[in-house]
Amino acid sequence: MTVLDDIIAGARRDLEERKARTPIDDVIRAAQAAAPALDPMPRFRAPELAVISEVKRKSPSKGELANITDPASLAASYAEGGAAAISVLTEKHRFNGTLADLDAVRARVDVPLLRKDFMVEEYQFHEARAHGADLVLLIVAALTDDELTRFLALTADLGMTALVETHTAEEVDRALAVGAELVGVNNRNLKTLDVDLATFGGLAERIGDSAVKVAESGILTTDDVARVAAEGADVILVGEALVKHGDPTRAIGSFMAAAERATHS
Ligand SMILES: O=P(O)(O)OC[C@@H](O)[C@@H](O)c1c[nH]c2ccccc12
Repeated sequence: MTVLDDIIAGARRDLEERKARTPIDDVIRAAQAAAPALDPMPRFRAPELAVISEVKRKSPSKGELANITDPASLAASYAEGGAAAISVLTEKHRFNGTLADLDAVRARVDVPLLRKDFMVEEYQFHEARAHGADLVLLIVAALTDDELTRFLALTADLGMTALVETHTAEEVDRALAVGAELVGVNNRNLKTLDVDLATFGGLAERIGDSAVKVAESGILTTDDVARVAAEGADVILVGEALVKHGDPTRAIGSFMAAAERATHS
């Protein structure tokens, strides 16, 4: 069993509990009553590097990262720094996140929000929308082509945007084949948790201009940002470096400036 299998098994158990508590019809109604989803793509497609800043307390690879008691304040500091979107982990066992974190962040900021969880059933997409999410994550390694196709369609029906996450050439091909417009390359292998920052550069060309490219994970320094920007990243997804930084607002600015220098020299 890989780490990913184990996390997904936990996510499925949690999902069963929520389904027993709140019937899907109620969730669908709440999703319909929510304010329409925001579109992150114009900003992601703009020439400047876009930063998705993540609210992340802990992770299976790094353990405790930060004692975030007020996710909304952290998110506000991200928005102030110019974050193009904010990712909120809602998985509880390995990441210590909750849907309440997403609610709190939604109430505070008006930038697009990514519900970061392990999506395996339709219920979770309605739930994401009901809690104010604008984006969801589809992990190619965890889904069949049929699921990817169904979930992409449902995401679009709900007005949301899917970040389709890959880690290998084969997964990139599968993401593009199902029509993903926003493709992430996770530098972290979710089956082993090994991080290799070269993963993004190795796959960027394969994605080419078929989709907006997101470099995910293991981006810690301005040099790391400069590297993935030069390799073609349109967007970066950063958690650890921001939650551990004393001044995340400034850190986001310095990341965007580093990308600007790397791509205009
Ligand atoms: O904290 P980092 O190394 O900057 O990584 C952020 C983000 O990429 C990472 O949290 C992530 C990317 N894809 C995932 C899938 C599931 C859980 C977590 C993730």
